[in-house]
Amino acid sequence: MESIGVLLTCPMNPYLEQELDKRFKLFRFWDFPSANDLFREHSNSIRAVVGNSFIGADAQMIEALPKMEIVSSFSVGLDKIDLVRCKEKGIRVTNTPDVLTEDVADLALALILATLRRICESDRYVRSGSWKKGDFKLTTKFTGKSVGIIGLGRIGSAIAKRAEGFSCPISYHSRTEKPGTNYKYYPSVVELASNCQILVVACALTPETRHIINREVINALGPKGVVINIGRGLHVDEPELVSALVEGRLGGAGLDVFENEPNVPEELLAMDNVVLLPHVGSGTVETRKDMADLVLGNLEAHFLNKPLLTPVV
Ligand SMILES: O=CC(=O)O
Repeated sequence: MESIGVLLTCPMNPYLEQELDKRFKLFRFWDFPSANDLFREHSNSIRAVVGNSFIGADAQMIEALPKMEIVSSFSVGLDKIDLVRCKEKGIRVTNTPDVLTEDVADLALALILATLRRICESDRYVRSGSWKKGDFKLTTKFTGKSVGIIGLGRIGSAIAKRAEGFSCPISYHSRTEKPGTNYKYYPSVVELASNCQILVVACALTPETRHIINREVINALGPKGVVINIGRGLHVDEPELVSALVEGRLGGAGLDVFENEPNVPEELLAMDNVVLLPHVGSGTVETRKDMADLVLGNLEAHFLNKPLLTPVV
């Protein structure tokens, strides 16, 4: 397979990059002065693209690479891939589901606890020497709080299972009611937000779920409510979230993702009732290795004419 051209869209994982380099003819997008330079020189050699949640395969790339057969994404989310165009052109698409579910769910719980119990703020309190001047303020209990989850797929269900361990009543919103759960279903996000204290975004980003957290939802959650986002930045209307926090219409937020990563709204940086993470939901050594192996396994399956391990298209 050493002669098969594979394009890696951005640096994402050293092990993955090294293995791709060993097994294929690897092109690194960032080695070229511009996309046009790459496309001009190599458009006829690239048969596979490996992207992630930052740079996938958009319409321009798909049009520019006529020999592209497969996009093997180092992510579970598919929002950076033009799936419609891939389908039209018969380009296969794979992602990395399941292997990252536990890590992302763990991180959602960590964000809830960190936000309610002010873990980061109290860490700063100790480091700055403030403890010597007095005890840290009281925070908010998590056990028993009602948790609303948007999207009860693999990750949403894993978050629910963990929150059950904290005796939290669980409710959810998704396109359709899920059979076989005891969690309460709300057909509208506003209704879900009105009936929970912690609202967790765990759905895929699609045109329908863009800005699913908007002013109305935030107001329904209220001044004691907390938003947790481990999905995508675009799930949240960020200026609305910021103004609700500034005005005290929302109690707090735990965010792993942002609209314009790695840029985070300036106002959030100064707030103690928010916890801000650099998009690290699946960011453990173990999980990133499993994701890389899935990417490689899908590419090899494709080029050996075997069934894909995790096909999407
Ligand atoms: O954001 C990360 C992913 O989609 O895997």
